[in-house]
Amino acid sequence: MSALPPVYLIDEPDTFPWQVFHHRHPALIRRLLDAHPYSPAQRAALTGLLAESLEGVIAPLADPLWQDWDRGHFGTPWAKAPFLWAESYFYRRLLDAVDYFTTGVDPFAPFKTAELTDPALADEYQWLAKDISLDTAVTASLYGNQADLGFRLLTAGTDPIHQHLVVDDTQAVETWLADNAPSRVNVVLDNAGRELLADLVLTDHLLTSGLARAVVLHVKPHPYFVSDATCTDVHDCMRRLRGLPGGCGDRLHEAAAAGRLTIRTHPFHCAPLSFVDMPGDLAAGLAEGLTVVKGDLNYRRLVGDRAWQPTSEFRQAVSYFPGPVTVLRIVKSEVVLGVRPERLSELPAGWRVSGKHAMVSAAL
Ligand SMILES: O=P(O)(O)OC[C@@]1(O)O[C@H](CO)[C@@H](O)[C@@H]1O
Repeated sequence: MSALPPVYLIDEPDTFPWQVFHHRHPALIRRLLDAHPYSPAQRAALTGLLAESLEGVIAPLADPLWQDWDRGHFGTPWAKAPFLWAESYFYRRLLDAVDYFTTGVDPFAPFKTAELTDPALADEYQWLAKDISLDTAVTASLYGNQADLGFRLLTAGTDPIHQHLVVDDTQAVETWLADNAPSRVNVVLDNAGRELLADLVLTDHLLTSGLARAVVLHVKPHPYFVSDATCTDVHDCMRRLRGLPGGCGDRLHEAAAAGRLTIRTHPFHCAPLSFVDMPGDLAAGLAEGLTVVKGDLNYRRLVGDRAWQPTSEFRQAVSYFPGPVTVLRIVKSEVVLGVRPERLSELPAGWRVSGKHAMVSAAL
């Protein structure tokens, strides 16, 4: 096998990773300081983390999981760390700074709650009153990933995002589901709020149409990357859905009671590593049925956060995955595979980070 492309680093000015550290993270810390009655010590820890991440050395964590996930980065300059590792570590340190592991207060909860209590939601979800097709449910879940709360820190006020698929394996996924019905479907979730509501609509469609006999939702074990969904977020969204048209919330509630819908978490979902390093128990759970992987960060973790040629083969990059897998992702970062050369030549400069293009990539 040929050598893998290099991983993305954070130290090159004006690249996407550099911007995340120099623009997105400072904006996030400002919002957190504004949203919470944090103590002087918590405030100092947050601003100290920001300063350390821009100029300092990575402080070791005593957490046994992180002792294992360190991969030699503790004690080295942040500037030299891989983007994926450093970003994940930043969010872990942010939780320490606000005492999440002793208070249990999700620092991102105010933003997630604002999404679910947005009065516009009821109107937006009127489409649920009609019968929906698999295509509609997949499209809703895909475009639900358009504006995660972290991404909006950089793109607020830009034009509405256009539907623009650069890779479209939807038909192959739908055929797989029909040929293997009723199968188990694992969904590795991404963001809470609107995206999760749409993911739950897809879940309901898979269960009620008979395409899936069971759906397993994988969530983060703790708050992460601003809006990533935890168990609490799934419960909140299920309750919110019960107030929206179409009966989807009640059906999902019943599916959970009947054991056809389960919510699972695993420490590795917050690891700073790619899925190729996932432990055996997680891999075993994803070996059965089809796995739907949501969002940009999960895509980076699936293929490795590497400078792939955009035309290189997706299937090859995920050949380690324990079962059939498909990604529903809005492209928000540089990592891209499986784009046909003709399609690539049509795409505008900066398309990989504009959040205006989408991909449904499958290895079935
Ligand atoms: O995974 P998501 O919610 O689709 O997107 C996460 C994201 O906004 O954050 C990461 C950088 O901070 C990128 O992978 C991406 O831009």
